[in-house]
Amino acid sequence: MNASRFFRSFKFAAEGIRAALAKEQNVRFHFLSAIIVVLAAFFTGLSYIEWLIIIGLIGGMIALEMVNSALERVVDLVTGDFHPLAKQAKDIAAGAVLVFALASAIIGLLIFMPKWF
Ligand SMILES: Nc1ncnc2c1ncn2[C@@H]1O[C@H](COP(=O)(O)OP(=O)(O)OP(=O)(O)O)[C@@H](O)[C@H]1O
Repeated sequence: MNASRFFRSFKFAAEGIRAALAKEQNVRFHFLSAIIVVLAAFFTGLSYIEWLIIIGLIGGMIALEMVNSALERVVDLVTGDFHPLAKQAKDIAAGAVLVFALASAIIGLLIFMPKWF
């Protein structure tokens, strides 16, 4: 891949992030949550490994929410009609987001709680 193609792909990815922030309330919510968690981590004082875990979870959560939003668009593009497969596709993707969010919340509690109480 040459440099100009690389930067073109990078530009499209940046447009994707901008579109997700502009059009998806859930993505905005996760960005806001990420800022709060990073501030809490900063003031709590985490170890190097704990920072790696928190950053990994934040990145994974936002990326997964964006993939979910992309999948919703593809489903809506394919059919405007009610279709059981469309429902399964959207609900499974939403379920994946929920699984990751729950796991992240538990890991977050396990990291922060012992330092606060
Ligand atoms: N074309 C479709 N056929 C069948 N079920 C659908 C279809 N589109 C959406 N659904 C289902 O209807 C419910 C609500 O979907 P809706 O599109 O309103 O929200 P969403 O796509 O889940 O997320 P968001 O509110 O973030 O857009 C979900 O269970 C979804 O799977």
